[in-house]
Amino acid sequence: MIIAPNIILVGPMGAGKTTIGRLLSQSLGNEFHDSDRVIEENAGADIPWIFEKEGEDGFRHRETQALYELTHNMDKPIVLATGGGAVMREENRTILRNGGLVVYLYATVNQQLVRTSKSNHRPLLQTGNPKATLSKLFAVRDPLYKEVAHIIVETDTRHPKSVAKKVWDAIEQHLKLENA
Ligand SMILES: Nc1ncnc2c1ncn2[C@@H]1O[C@H](COP(=O)(O)OP(=O)(O)OP(=O)(O)O)[C@@H](O)[C@H]1O
Ligand SMILES: O=C(O)C1=C[C@@H](O)[C@@H](O)[C@H](O)C1
Ligand SMILES: [Mg+2]
Repeated sequence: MIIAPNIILVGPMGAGKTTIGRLLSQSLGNEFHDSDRVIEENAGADIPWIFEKEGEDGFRHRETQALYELTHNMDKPIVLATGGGAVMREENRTILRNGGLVVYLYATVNQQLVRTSKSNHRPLLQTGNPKATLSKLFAVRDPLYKEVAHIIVETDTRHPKSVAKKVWDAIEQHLKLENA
């Protein structure tokens, strides 16, 4: 049996990091953590409040602390869903790359738009034109997701369960090649 190391999901808002991460953790029996939730718990406030009071810089500082904590202070391997901007800081990319097996969940801008439109919990998308914002972010971040990832998985399948299966198959394949 293959023992998975930490599995770290990166990708844009709406790629499904939280949704797929939770499903993967259920099938592996590993604990699931979401850096966005840890930031909120540590701050005692939600993400929109942190952005409003501390700006994006304040949020990013908290994010680095949370990513470090989650990749250094756990006794057992975990499944970690990160925030969409976790790859923006170079120090975060080092933490992520060294912290486990990094999976980039790829989604087109149109998919990101559909999947983020149900919630107003993402401060960066509270603009007149969320599609233009997602496109700009994607142009900057897609190379960074690729830089940090060991594996890239397309999330084009409609059902999160089949995406989770695809992710697990890709991880198994990667670990088999690594151990061959
Ligand atoms: N493969 C999929 N097919 C269809 N809908 C999906 C898929 N994956 C996720 N979703 C839906 O898209 C929405 C956003 O997913 P989720 O919150 O998991 O994204 P995220 O990558 O964690 O975003 P963020 O970076 O903002 O935390 C949710 O409503 C989820 O149910
Ligand atoms: O893409 C981003 O920069 C963000 C994504 C979310 O997961 C949160 O981390 C926050 O809303 C910022
Ligand atoms: Mg999420």
